[in-house]
Amino acid sequence: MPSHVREVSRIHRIASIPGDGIGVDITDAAVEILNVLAKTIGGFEFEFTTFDWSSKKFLERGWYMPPDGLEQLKKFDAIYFGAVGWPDVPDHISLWGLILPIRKSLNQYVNVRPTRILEGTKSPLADCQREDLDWVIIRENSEGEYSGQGGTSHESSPHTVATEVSIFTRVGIERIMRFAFETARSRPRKKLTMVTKSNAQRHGMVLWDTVFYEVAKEYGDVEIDKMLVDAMTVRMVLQPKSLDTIVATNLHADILSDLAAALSGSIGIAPSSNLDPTRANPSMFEPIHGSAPDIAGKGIANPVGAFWSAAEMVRWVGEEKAADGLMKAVENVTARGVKTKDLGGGEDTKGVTKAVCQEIETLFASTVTLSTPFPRPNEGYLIIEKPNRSVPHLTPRIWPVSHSSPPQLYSSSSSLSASAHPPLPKTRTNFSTPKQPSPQSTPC
Ligand SMILES: NC(=O)c1ccc[n+]([C@@H]2O[C@H](COP(=O)([O-])OP(=O)(O)OC[C@H]3O[C@@H](n4cnc5c(N)ncnc54)[C@H](O)[C@@H]3O)[C@@H](O)[C@H]2O)c1
Ligand SMILES: O=C(O)C[C@@H](O)C(=O)O
Repeated sequence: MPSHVREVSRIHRIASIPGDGIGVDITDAAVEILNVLAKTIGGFEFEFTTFDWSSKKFLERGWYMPPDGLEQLKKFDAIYFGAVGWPDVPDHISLWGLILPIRKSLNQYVNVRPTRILEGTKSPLADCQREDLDWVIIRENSEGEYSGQGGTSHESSPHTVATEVSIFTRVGIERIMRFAFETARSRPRKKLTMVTKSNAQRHGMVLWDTVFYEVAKEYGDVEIDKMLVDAMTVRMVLQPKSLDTIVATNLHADILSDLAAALSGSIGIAPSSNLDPTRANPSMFEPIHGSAPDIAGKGIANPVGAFWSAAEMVRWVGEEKAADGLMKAVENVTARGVKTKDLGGGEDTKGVTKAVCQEIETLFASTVTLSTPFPRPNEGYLIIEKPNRSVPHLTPRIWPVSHSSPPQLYSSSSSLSASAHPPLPKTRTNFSTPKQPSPQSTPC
């Protein structure tokens, strides 16, 4: 690097898709938080490009994503997603017009959905303490019940026939099982529960069971058990402490993670990471909730799930200390009782966002310089960085552990294919050199 060029900042290029309803409010809040985080800590920046691929735009022009939409997204380091869906558009059109093609085409075959009871919040279950509920649900995110295969014939007749075909492939099952086992192994309890419905569904679900037990042989240190999905709902409610890492199919895990969110206090806090563990494509981060038309426009959406998802994105792009700090700030705020109505508080979206921004400044401003790591508790964390040579693309690194220390985090893979999509960000230079070309903004 020439001497007149000074390295100032790592740049993380983020595609932001706010979508519909409260997706817009919580994405605004997340972008605000992320900018404050970067400014306060220093050393990195986010460069956001917003794509208005909303239902409103769909109604105006007939499409969610333009034909080259996926190609546009591939230029980014990560995607931040709000929510899609609006009563004026059938839900299968909005989902299949936007979020499902992104997950499938960008090979985001893992959806990680951690759940725990945050500081200052409680479960609706009477006897459930914070330490009793700490789960990570690993959702298969590319096939299964969401394969999109099937069709309808004899329409407009009393004999209409519709098929919805679930596709389960050995490759698809094996890779999600490995990710789930790696996740379980990286958590202190080393416990994995696999969920199917293989009593009634005798083909694909049985293949899930079979592959699960095959892969389990490579993970002798992980305690395993198997549940039928119906009984699993009972166990989640009555014996939350008996669970740790859970792996389930696309549909089952979607349903179970909404239940998990409710049991941990509110669907408004629950994050998700749609990961391409190979890093050949950008991964996508979004709260698990939808566009919530019933509260959209009221300014009362809980932004915590959006912040937690943002923290996971920050971790994914390599800013671990910032991710830890963001979650610490969120929990300091909930611990003080600054919460939205769904968590029993009296604040609105903006109030919680402002409080988290201030907390970030309090936590970082006076203590952190580029060379000073954010102080992390020694207990309550598990940090693992050991590549699994037989599975080079799967290396979960930090996972939530006991409740003895403040920030409890799920985190995701790293040390992945360097050649495919290097995790190391670009750097910004201050002057005299041509600026890196920005990704083209969407024409819409
Ligand atoms: N990933 C996504 O984009 C996604 C996910 C789920 C649903 N959807 C879509 O969203 C639309 C609405 O779906 P739905 O009503 O079934 O689910 P939803 O998650 O939008 O809402 C369910 C309930 O939870 C409440 N809620 C959700 N998020 C909240 C938050 N952050 N703070 C406070 N309360 C919150 C809502 O007010 C509502 O009462 C549909 O079009 C659906 O297809 C999209
Ligand atoms: O089923 C889906 O994937 C839509 C929504 O529930 C989600 O989890 O994003």
